[in-house]
Amino acid sequence: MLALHTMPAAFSKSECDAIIRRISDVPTDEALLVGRNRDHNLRKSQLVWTDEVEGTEWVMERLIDLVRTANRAHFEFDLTEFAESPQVAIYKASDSGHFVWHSDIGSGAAAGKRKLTLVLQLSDADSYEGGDLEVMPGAHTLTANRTQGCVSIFPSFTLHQVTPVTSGTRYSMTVWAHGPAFR
Ligand SMILES: O=C(O)CCC(=O)C(=O)O
Ligand SMILES: [Fe+2]
Repeated sequence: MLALHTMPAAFSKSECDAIIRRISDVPTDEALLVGRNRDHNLRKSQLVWTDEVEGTEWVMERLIDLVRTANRAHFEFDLTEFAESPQVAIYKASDSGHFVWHSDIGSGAAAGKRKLTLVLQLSDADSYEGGDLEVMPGAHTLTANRTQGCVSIFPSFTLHQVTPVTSGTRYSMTVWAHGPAFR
């Protein structure tokens, strides 16, 4: 099974900048973990749920297309729905934004059915330091491509982390595809 699928230039620079501008106008929630626990030792970021943001519908349509294409070509999971809003995460150096090693499969109704995780790199790679998305499908760690507009897709059970941002701010967008239990 494929560990990490990369789709470079899935979004253009101007599309990514437009998404960042759009969600920058919206008040953020403190990032809540799967299960909605607050624990700053695990994750420090702000979150915007984009289904509450007008003018971002085209982003969801594109993300759905990308997940479907990648799934057909590389994963072949049973996927039935996109049961959760995409979220934009904002990791700031001023509060050491990060997310420690975790899997995205949680205990909630939707989080328990996550099968594929898609992460869109919204920020320009040179606009911040640290903040690498790392994925650990086996004994080795893979670092996701941080080129602006690049999409990384991996099975939601795979361990992954975001290392602390040490300067600037990193924006990313995550969406999950859901389906019946693995068997
Ligand atoms: O921001 C990222 O690159 C990953 C976010 C993530 O792992 C999550 O939202 O579960
Ligand atoms: Fe995650």
